[in-house]
Parts: sequence; structure tokens; C-alpha cells
Amino acid sequence: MKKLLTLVLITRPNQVLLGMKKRGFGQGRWNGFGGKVEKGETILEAAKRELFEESSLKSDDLKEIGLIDFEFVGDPQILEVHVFTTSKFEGEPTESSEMRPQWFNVKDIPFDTMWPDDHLWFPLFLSGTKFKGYFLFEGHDKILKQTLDKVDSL
Ligand SMILES: CNc1cc(N2CCOCC2)nc(N)n1
Repeated sequence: MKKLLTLVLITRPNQVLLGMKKRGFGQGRWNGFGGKVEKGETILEAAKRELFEESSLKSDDLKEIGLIDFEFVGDPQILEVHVFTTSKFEGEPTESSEMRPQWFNVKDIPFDTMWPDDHLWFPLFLSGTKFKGYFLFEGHDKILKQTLDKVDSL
């Protein structure tokens, strides 16, 4: 069984916008903005909605750059995460109930307080390379198995 999720990474020259997750899944880790795809909305619509709900930013320019399947030992639910990015957005990053946004210089991305997969695929996202990945987690900190491939199309 797959659960569709979105992840949006906002960039500006030499910087990435990340949010500190304040509760729920991934709490205590910096991440892009995103969440569940609801019934009746497209994945792109969900990405835009979650971006606005979690950061107050709006964008009509989200480009899909990655597709990652996450599996957790003992859990039949596979998370299918559609990764988007843009440097064209409106609004000011604003703290929400879910996320506390902060700009990071690319050379200072806080991988130690992010999901352990991020340092593996962020270089691809930052270099504009489309990618497909699979990560098998044991708990929330250990990656048992992984694949990561550059792709021409998603
Ligand atoms: C398990 N490793 C993950 C999961 C994840 N997300 C799952 C929940 O929806 C938002 C994205 N995001 C990253 N960077 N790594």
C-alpha cells in the first residue's frame, strides 16, 4: 500500500528554505514543506497547498525533480514522496503550527538534524538532476537498504 506525499524545497541564490517540524512525523528535524495528498486533489495541487499551509509561500512554478519511496521495517505502508522545487515564489516565510521556516546557505545545510536520507539526494536536487530513490528504514534513524538513480524523466 502506498501513501502519496509531497515535499517542496524552495531556493534562492546559494540558499534553501527549510522548516523545523514542530510536531508529528519527522518532529525535530529540518525538512522541506509538504504532507499528504488528499482525495480529489492532484499531487501538484497538494504540494502547493502544503507549501502555503506550512510556510505561507505561494508558487505556480513548482517543478517535480524527484520521486522517493520510503519503507519502514515492519510497516506495510510505503511512503511515495514527490519532491518539487522552485526559486519563484511569493510571500514571506512565516512560522505555522507545523513548521518554523529558516533560510540556510547551501554549504551549511543542517544534515545532522534532518532525515538521514537527505544528505544522499540533496546534492542531486541542488545540481538540478532529476532522481528516483528508495530507502528502507529501520526506525527513523537507520537506513538498511537504498537505491538512488539519476533519471531523464520522472
Ligand atoms: C523517511 N525520510 C524522509 C521522509 C520525508 N518526508 C515524509 C513525510 O512527508 C514529507 C517528506 N522527507 C525526507 N526528507 N526524508
